[in-house]
Amino acid sequence: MQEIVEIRNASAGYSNEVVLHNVSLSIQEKDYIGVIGPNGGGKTTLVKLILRLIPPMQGEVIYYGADQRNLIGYLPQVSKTDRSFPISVNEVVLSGLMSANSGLRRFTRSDKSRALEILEMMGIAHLRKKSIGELSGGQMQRAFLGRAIISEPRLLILDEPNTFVDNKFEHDLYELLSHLNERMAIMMVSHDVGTITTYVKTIACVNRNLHYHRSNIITQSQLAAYNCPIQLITHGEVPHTVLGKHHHNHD
Ligand SMILES: Nc1ncnc2c1ncn2[C@@H]1O[C@H](COP(=O)(O)OP(=O)(O)OP(=O)(O)O)[C@@H](O)[C@H]1O
Repeated sequence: MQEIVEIRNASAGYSNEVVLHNVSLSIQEKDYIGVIGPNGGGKTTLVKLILRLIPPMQGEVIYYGADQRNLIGYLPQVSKTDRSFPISVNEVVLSGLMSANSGLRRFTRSDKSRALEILEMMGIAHLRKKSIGELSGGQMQRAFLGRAIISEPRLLILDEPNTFVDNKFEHDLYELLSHLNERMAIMMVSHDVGTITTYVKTIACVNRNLHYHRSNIITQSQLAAYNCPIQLITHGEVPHTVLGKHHHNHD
């Protein structure tokens, strides 16, 4: 299996705090990794490390492959402030084609038809001329997902994609992700262990350290052994989490 990104013995954090201690992870083609862990455990810091938004304090983050421009697509956590962006849905999706090298060129006809294909795939083509602020949470999430995948990245990273999303769209979103997983690896941060165990293939438990669990089935005692205190409550077959309200206070 082809490797896409490797974190090797990395420590990472901020000037006042080391958040991740000596973590290692290899992300390969076809992977679908769920990232779980308690609030403040370092899930978003792990994502920033992989995106090279923060440098490792120790160890390294290695990108594999000849063309590293379209390596990673990223769906950040959607927050309400995104509503004030004065751009259209179509522009949001197209902006996913502005890599560091191509940011100054104009979009070509083929870029525009690609954007339309993606908008159709996301079921929001009819909304393409609307301003992003006019959309519902679920529709906005689709627009940002379209932006993340328009360049056909080898790895798609999603941070809490089910925030602000209704049940109907949540189901559609996971169907879409399973479909995308046929052609790109996926890493998804989620608080919802029910979702994780239903859709992902493997689980990374992050709480200052990282324990990689090579299955999508995880028990309470395994979580305890991984120092990953998340409660599982069984609803039928699928374990489901109950956690306090999620507060996101980092930038
Ligand atoms: N920009 C920053 N500057 C300084 N400290 C930060 C910054 N971002 C996060 N932290 C700190 O790093 C720690 C880990 O935060 P991180 O956001 O990675 O956790 P998380 O697991 O994603 O949490 P949550 O589930 O709440 O999103 C926290 O103690 C947080 O306060």
